[in-house]
Amino acid sequence: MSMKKAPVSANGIDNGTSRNMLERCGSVNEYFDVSFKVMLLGDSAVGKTCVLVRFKDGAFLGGNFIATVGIDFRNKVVTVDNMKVKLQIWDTAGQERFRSVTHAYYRDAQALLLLYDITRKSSFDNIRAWLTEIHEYAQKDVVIMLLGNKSDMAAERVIKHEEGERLAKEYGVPFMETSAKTGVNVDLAFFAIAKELKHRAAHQPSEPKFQIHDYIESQKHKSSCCGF
Ligand SMILES: Nc1nc2c(ncn2[C@@H]2O[C@H](COP(=O)(O)OP(=O)(O)OP(=O)(O)O)[C@@H](O)[C@H]2O)c(=O)[nH]1
Repeated sequence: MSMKKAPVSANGIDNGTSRNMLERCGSVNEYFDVSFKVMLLGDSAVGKTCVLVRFKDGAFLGGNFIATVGIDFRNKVVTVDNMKVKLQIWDTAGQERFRSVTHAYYRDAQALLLLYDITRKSSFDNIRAWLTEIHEYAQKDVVIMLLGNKSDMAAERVIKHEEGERLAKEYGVPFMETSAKTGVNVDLAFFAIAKELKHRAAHQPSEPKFQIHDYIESQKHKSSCCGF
C-alpha cells in the first residue's frame, strides 16, 4: 500500500477517513505511555516517505517516485527505558506548492527531522532556508535533527559527510547520514528523537540530562535494526 495514494481534499490535507486512518495507524489501540508528534521535512525526493516506511515497516519503497500530496502520517510505538513512546510521524510534501499546507502543522510538532539528499547539492543548499522556515513556524524548543539521506549511493555522492556535519554544528543540531534503502541509521534517528522527547517529558531532577549528540555517536555503526 502506498501512503502517497491516500485520499486528499482539494486543499491537499488528508481527509483521514476512518478506514484509511485505521489502516495507516496499524494497531490503533496499541498501548503507550506518552505520545509525541514528529515531522519529516526537506526538498521533494530527498527520501522522507522512504525513511518513514523503512522505520515503520522495515521495507524500502523502490521503483517509481510518487511525490507526496499535502501531508500524511504514520504511528509507531517504541520502548524507551521501559516506557512506551508513541511517535506520530508526519510525512510532508517537499514540493513548494504544498508549503502553506505543511506550515500549519509545524506548531504542533515536538521534533523535526530535516532531510537532504547527499547526491543532490540543491537539497543541501536549501537546508538553510528550511531552518529559517522552522524558526518562523515551529515551537521554540522543537528538537531538530539533520539527516543526509541516500548514503548508499556512494558513486553519486556530491555532499561530503563533513559538510553535513559542519552545517549541523553551525546550527547546534545532531546529524547523521541515513539510507532508507539499506536501513543504515534510520532506526537510530527515530530512537534518538524518542529518547530525547521522553527525557524532556519525564526527566527526574536526580537523573543526568540526556545528551542526544553523545547518544548518537555511541550508537552509530551499530546494528540498524534493534537494540536501542
Ligand atoms: N538509493 C536510495 N534511494 C532512495 C533513498 N531514499 C529514497 N530513495 C528514492 O528517492 C526517491 C524519492 O523518495 P521519496 O521518499 O518518495 O521522497 P520524498 O522526500 O518523500 O518526496 P516528496 O514526497 O516529493 O516530498 C524515490 O525514488 C526513492 O526510491 C535511499 O536511501 N537510497
